[in-house]
Amino acid sequence: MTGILRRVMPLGDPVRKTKDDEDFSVEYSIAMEYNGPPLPYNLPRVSPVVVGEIPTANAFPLWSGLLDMDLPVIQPVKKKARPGEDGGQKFEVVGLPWNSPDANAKFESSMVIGSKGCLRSQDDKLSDDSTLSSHYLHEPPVHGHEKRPSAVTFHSTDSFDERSFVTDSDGDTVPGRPKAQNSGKKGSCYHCKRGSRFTKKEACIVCDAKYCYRCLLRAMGSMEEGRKCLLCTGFRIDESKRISLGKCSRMMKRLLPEAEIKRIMRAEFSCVNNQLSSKLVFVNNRPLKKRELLLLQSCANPPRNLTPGYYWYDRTAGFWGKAGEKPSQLISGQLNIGGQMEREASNGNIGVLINGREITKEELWMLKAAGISCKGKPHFWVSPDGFCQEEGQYNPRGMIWEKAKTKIMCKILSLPYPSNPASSDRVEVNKENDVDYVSVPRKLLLIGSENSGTSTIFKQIKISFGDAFTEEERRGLKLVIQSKLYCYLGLLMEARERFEKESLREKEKGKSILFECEVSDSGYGSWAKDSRKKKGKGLVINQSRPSHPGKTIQKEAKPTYAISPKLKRFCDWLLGVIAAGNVEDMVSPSSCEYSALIDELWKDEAIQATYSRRNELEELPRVATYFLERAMEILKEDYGPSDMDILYAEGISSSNGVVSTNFSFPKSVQSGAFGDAAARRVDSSSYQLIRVHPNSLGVNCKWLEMFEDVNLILFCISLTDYDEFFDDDSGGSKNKMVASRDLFQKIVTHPVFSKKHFLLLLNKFDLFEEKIEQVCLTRCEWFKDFNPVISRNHHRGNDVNGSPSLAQRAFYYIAVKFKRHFRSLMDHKLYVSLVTGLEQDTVKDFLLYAREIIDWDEDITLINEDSSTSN
Ligand SMILES: Nc1nc2c(ncn2[C@@H]2O[C@H](COP(=O)(O)OP(=O)(O)OP(=O)(O)O)[C@@H](O)[C@H]2O)c(=O)[nH]1
Ligand SMILES: [Mg+2]
Repeated sequence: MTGILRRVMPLGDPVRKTKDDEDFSVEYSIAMEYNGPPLPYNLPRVSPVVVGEIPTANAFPLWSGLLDMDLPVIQPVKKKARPGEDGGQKFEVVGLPWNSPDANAKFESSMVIGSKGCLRSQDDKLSDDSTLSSHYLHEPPVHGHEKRPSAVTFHSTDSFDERSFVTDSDGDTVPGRPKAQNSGKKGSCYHCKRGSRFTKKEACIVCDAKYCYRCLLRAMGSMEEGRKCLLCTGFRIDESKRISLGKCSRMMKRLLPEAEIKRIMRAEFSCVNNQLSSKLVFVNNRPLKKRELLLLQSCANPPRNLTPGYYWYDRTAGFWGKAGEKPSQLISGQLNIGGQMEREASNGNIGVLINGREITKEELWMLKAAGISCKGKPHFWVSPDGFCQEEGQYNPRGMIWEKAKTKIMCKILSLPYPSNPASSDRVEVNKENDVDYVSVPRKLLLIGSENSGTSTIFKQIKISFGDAFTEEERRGLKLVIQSKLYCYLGLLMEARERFEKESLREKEKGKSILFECEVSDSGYGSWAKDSRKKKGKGLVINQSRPSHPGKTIQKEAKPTYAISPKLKRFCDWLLGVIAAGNVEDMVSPSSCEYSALIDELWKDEAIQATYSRRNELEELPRVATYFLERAMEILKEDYGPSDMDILYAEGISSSNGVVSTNFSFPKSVQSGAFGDAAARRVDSSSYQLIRVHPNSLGVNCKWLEMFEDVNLILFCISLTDYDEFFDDDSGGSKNKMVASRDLFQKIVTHPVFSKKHFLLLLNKFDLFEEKIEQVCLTRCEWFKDFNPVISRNHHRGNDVNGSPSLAQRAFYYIAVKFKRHFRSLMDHKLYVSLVTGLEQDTVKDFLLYAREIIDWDEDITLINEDSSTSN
């Protein structure tokens, strides 16, 4: 199916706004279900629409900002209301869908409103059971993916040709059977020929015929050998299905009682006809004998999901992999199976050898992470416990599995890592394989320039959907938080000194600073902060004596910034420690002796007065407030950071480089606004998020090569960067937004990413909303032509007419700017999403969007493969 906009659904009853009987307007909300390639922007799919008055593009407030681009937008053409059959009014909205290249591809939607403003009847021609009907008059093609005529023809299983049975060339007695073909439309059930690609189906493990819920039991009968069509019983299974043997699907669970399912799954897994033929498994270029296969499958640590194919096996160290590929597992060593491993077994070409095999570049990175030098292209001998030495000489080079960094590297590079590095026996690829489904995690690479918020996003995902923080990680984060807290205190101490000098200077000049205060009804008031903030002298001092309500009083500022000599000495010492970069010494357990002094310092009037002017301290980040106000609790030795503390902490842990976490979507997140429709793919997939700091990418981002197998790149940009500058290498001043764009350009044009999709995350929208009210977007040279039309009712959120706020317009503008700038470089592979703030669930939206992009990409790859194999 190729439809893009699937349907428009009314959300609740329309409200009639009476003018007179002939001419009235109706307000209704609709939800639009979009079903096709991901839109280039992560847009809300539920949009309030006003129909009747003027159903223009304005009715889609969030989308209208994107009208002039290659964004799909419905352009409704108002048709005059005409009387419905029963005296109501009929409205029709006809428009071009989604900038379709096909001019005839019209979208039509209609509804009849009764005289009381309720939906009454439908246009039967168009509707099925929904109150508002809509459809494509002509299905538009999906961008870049023309609808192909179905290449697969279907023969029902009833007409299966007995002559098509094949017998193994190796003399295996279990015959095979060719794939079934579907004569119905593509994606339909092979039996009833109804349904589409998205209808849930169960496949026969022999001929791959797929049956819908209604036809499954009829087509497969009692399933004596598992999920095989009646005529396929007794035949060899399709090897690509081996991985799913014995794993029950949801549809089966819905159809059959538990005991029956158990019986079928057991039969499927263990019946003789479904067993792997040893002759189809080649190890080091030699087919296995029955005995060898048995030995391999029954060893302490067998290869997982063994299917027919060519493999290499390093008997000495236990590395196992597909012929011509990097190692995928560490299995038991010393098994006497297969032939001799060849130097070219894994197709490595860098001259470094492990046990006679030339290793791949990923393994080279792993060795480097383990601290093993590979200079001079050495030939290593590696034992199962990871002990590494040069061949032919007693020259130990180290233990591969010893360092924590090796583990991270293996995870990122999808290399095997022992579950218990100390013992050579029990090894595994990674944890996910222990659960009852097997899935290769889809990889998301998260990059962004300094301070763009990548660490925060990483932590939000880890906290909400990923593995919990380990004790070790929490200990690392505790140190980060405590060290940062000392730095924040240091900034306050420096500011205090500055303020003290300033106030003394003012005093010498004989100038006194006057503070104004408006007295409230209760007779009390606070010294106004804002009036002086403009002059850079903000200070809030509560008035101690009641005064006359409504009266404005003035007061002379006291030099409140002086501290006692004892605290002064402590401050000077602490600033010295921070300046020398030894702040980590402060957070060692022995440092609790300072906590009494810190307490005294924090409570000191001068520090509090400085703290109250924190808005003037640009170098003090906003999050500092969150930690400073709990300074004493945090500096205690037994302090353990909460999830919130971790989220607000700057950085991830003491390491600045690469970190990764595995995550998956919980069930509640799988269904979106459209319930089952949006959650068409029940997602048991696991995902891996890899966050890499730009500093660790090396010259010209050369280390990006390590990430060639990622499915999607998330590039994070802070929206607030537009008015910020830094000194670049040439001594000039560079705008941070432009610097981010340039970094992005380096990444999108990197050869390993030439075919990848990118999702641009425009981050810190909450701060952006505040900033844009104060500083115009045109501060950034690149955004000089930003010239929004601001409505009279303009305020921060959507205005009363539903048109977008200034920040929203600016966001669209920036999104468009990036899309246009990179259009020629990336060929429609750039998607954009907004990240709104620090709350944990803000990541949910763009993660669902990311999943949609990956799903779509996989679907298209499958379709392309399908059509190329059937041609
Ligand atoms: N208000 C607000 N603050 C944010 C948001 N995202 C990040 N921040 C803050 O911005 C600062 C920088 O974010 P980090 O997560 O450290 O991003 P980073 O600099 O890319 O990552 P590191 O280099 O590891 O520090 C931190 O103080 C965050 O708390 C956001 O959406 N809203
Ligand atoms: Mg940071």
